[in-house]
Amino acid sequence: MKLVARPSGPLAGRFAVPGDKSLSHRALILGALAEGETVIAGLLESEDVLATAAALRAFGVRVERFGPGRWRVIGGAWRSPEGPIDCGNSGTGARLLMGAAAGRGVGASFAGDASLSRRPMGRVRRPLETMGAVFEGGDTLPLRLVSGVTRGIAHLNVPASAQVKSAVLLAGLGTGEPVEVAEPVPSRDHTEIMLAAMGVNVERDGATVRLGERRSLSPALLPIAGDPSSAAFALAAAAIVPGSEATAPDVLLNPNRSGFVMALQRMGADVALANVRGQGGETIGDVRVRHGPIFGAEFTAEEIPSMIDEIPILAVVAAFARGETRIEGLDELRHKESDRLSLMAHGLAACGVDVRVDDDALVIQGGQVRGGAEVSTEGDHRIAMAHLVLGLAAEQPVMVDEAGMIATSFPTFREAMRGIGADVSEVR
Ligand SMILES: O=C(O)C1=C[C@@H](OP(=O)(O)O)[C@@H](O)[C@H](O)C1
Ligand SMILES: C=C(OP(=O)(O)O)C(=O)O
Repeated sequence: MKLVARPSGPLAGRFAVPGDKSLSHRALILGALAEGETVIAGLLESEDVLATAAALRAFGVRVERFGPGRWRVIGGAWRSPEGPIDCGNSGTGARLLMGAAAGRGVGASFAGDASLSRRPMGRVRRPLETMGAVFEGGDTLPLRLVSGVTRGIAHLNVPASAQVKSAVLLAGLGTGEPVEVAEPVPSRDHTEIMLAAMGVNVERDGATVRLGERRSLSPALLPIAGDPSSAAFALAAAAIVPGSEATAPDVLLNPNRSGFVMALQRMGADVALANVRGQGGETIGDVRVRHGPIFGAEFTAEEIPSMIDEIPILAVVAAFARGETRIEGLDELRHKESDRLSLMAHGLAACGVDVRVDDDALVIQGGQVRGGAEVSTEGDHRIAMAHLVLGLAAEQPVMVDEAGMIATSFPTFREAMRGIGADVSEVR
């Protein structure tokens, strides 16, 4: 399916933000590791998350939907699944499930789609092997977990990956030995927060996390906040389409996920937070963005983990900012659903933007943007959504070649964008 975004606006109103993808995967998996019934409210029902739900069923866990976004997971014993676990397009699902299964000591084969089968899995396989797990296969999917962990670990998590950290922590629930993960820069800490909310002792010391004595999970009621990575598309659109003002309500404002909102502020955008409050150990609130002049800025490697999935849309915002934007430390972008560094450079250039890749940095000269291109997404949801937002503020429409994959993270993207007045439609 091809989608086209036409110059639109002004955009206005409340944006329908879907549940957070990271929290949704974790709520299902941690619910499956608890003894008893966990209830989830506001689960993101996207393809990635549904693949995790199906995987847990294959491990013998009862996972039921009883209303829109309302799910129950009856955790307990896991068994080895009969066939391979299909993780679809989802790095989070694959890596967290491998860790959880290794902790439970159940063997399983893991597979994924063409994109996921190219992504690095050695970074999770190696620490799990240090913990005594046995794998067959190489550093990419398909991989077979033959047997689970027997030992602890002190893992240095480089590059700082929340997926690897989470896999080690979930595996570590299956051993009484010391388990520690240290990071050069903190990655998102939702696993630590949710484990603690479910009764596990999690000790934290700067960017180091350790599992304490109590490693069993109690079932819980888990509310899922709005996804800041999805909200970013509306916030960006409001920042670049003249006359706009849009609000993303009930968004997750964990500091390890708020880099994009801070980046908008640094670029001079008119951003306001309201209703900031706690929920399940996380911070949430409403984010309002009003159109106004924005300016190029510099972003360093240390800032990237807090906005890792928002770099494509940040690059789009930079294309409309006055002056130069330099975003450094983007090597990890090459290992996502596509090589996002090179696809963003190609897509922006096709839309008439002055952009270059300088080693692992993206350098963009902002100003007026022509648009008027068909952009190649290589099936990457965030590349598609970022360029559609660009099309709303460009001089000419922008088309993306493969938009079906948007359903992996944001199945309601089109309706949500149309809800604030964006002209995004299917090409027939
Ligand atoms: O833990 C998570 O839920 C995620 C962590 C990030 O990956 P890494 O931490 O592995 O870079 C992010 O890109 C991904 O979309 C979700
Ligand atoms: C990188 C992403 O997800 P995952 O790693 O779970 O595939 C993403 O959603 O941008």
